[in-house]
Amino acid sequence: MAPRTVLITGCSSGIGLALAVRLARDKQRRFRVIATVRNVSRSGALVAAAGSALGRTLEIKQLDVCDEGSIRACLDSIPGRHVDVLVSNAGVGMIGPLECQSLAAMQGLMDTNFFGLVRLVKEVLPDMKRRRSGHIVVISSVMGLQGIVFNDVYAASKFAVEGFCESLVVQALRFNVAISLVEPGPVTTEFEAKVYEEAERADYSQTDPETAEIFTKLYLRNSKDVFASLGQSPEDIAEHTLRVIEAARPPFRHQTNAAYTPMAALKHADPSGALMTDAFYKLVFKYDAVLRLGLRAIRLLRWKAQKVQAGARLLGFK
Ligand SMILES: NC(=O)C1=CN([C@@H]2O[C@H](COP(=O)(O)OP(=O)(O)OC[C@H]3O[C@@H](n4cnc5c(N)ncnc54)[C@H](OP(=O)(O)O)[C@@H]3O)[C@@H](O)[C@H]2O)C=CC1
Ligand SMILES: CC1=C(/C=C/C(C)=C/C=C/C(C)=C/C=O)C(C)(C)CCC1
Repeated sequence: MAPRTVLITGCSSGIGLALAVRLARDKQRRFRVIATVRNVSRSGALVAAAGSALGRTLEIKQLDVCDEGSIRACLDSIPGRHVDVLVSNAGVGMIGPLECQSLAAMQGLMDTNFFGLVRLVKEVLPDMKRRRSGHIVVISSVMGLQGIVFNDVYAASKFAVEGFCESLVVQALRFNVAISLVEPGPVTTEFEAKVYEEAERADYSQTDPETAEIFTKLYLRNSKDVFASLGQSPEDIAEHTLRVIEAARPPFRHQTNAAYTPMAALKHADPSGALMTDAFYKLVFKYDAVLRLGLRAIRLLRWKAQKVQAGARLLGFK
């Protein structure tokens, strides 16, 4: 079987980088990876991680999801514009009180996270439909299923992604093109540091003192604990995404973190939304100390499991 051509966006760091390298280093050499970055000068980490795969099973190309011209130029540079699997991964985060965020910043986020996907699909889908074959894999988020306090605009961008794909999937299926949404919970990548840096720079005089305090004292602390306890590695997400890509019948949705599944299911258990709002209200404002304790216990268990694994490796069991 000829290797499948996989085009991935946002490969300068995080999930995109991990996935590009994982696929390019596939032992069965099933993939030819086109790892795209919006700024080629930021390819250092990718080049280092790709190692000997660079120039063999992995090539780096420029692609900015906010620029239709750059998407077209990238596609036109591929022989026959042939892409078997498109992975729409590029994305940015945004946290904080709404009053502290400019409309321009919100529009910029929608332009990357939602319209970036739309631009890619408009460019790639017609070729896939013509060939009656292809797979569009979208790195969405659990926040495409369930909003989280102080993530209003980011969650909205991922809800938009989910609505877009949910609508398109049936038409695509008619042309034998699959669409899959990968829905990670928190992942420890530059994404986290970038949103905290922005939170540090934010002007909290734009909101009332109570909201500013809830965000800076309560949310940020709990969010850091959530990432430390429940965060997955980008390599984990790459493994999950590989399973979606190689599936004979790709799933439409794939959640990567079982800890989030009950949270995302609350709205379905009670369509009025009361169960969901009540549960989140209590988690954020009432039982935050219990939440932190639970998260700390998970961190301890994870740490112990890592020690056991390291010991097993030392003894030659793995
Ligand atoms: N980290 C997390 O907790 C989670 C992340 N996700 C999603 O995963 C995806 C990847 O994020 P993650 O790896 O964590 O974060 P990173 O910040 O590590 O990576 C984001 C990537 O997107 C790129 N990017 C941003 N804007 C553009 C653009 N206009 N055109 C092309 N590339 C662009 C960045 O490039 P550059 O270096 O040039 O900025 C970078 O390569 C995102 O869609 C995010 O929403 C989903 C769930 C959880
Ligand atoms: C679960 C949870 C919290 C935080 C969740 C976070 C921080 C999730 C981050 C997800 C990301 C970053 C997804 C990216 O797409 C709170 C509000 C602290 C308390 C209530 C329960």
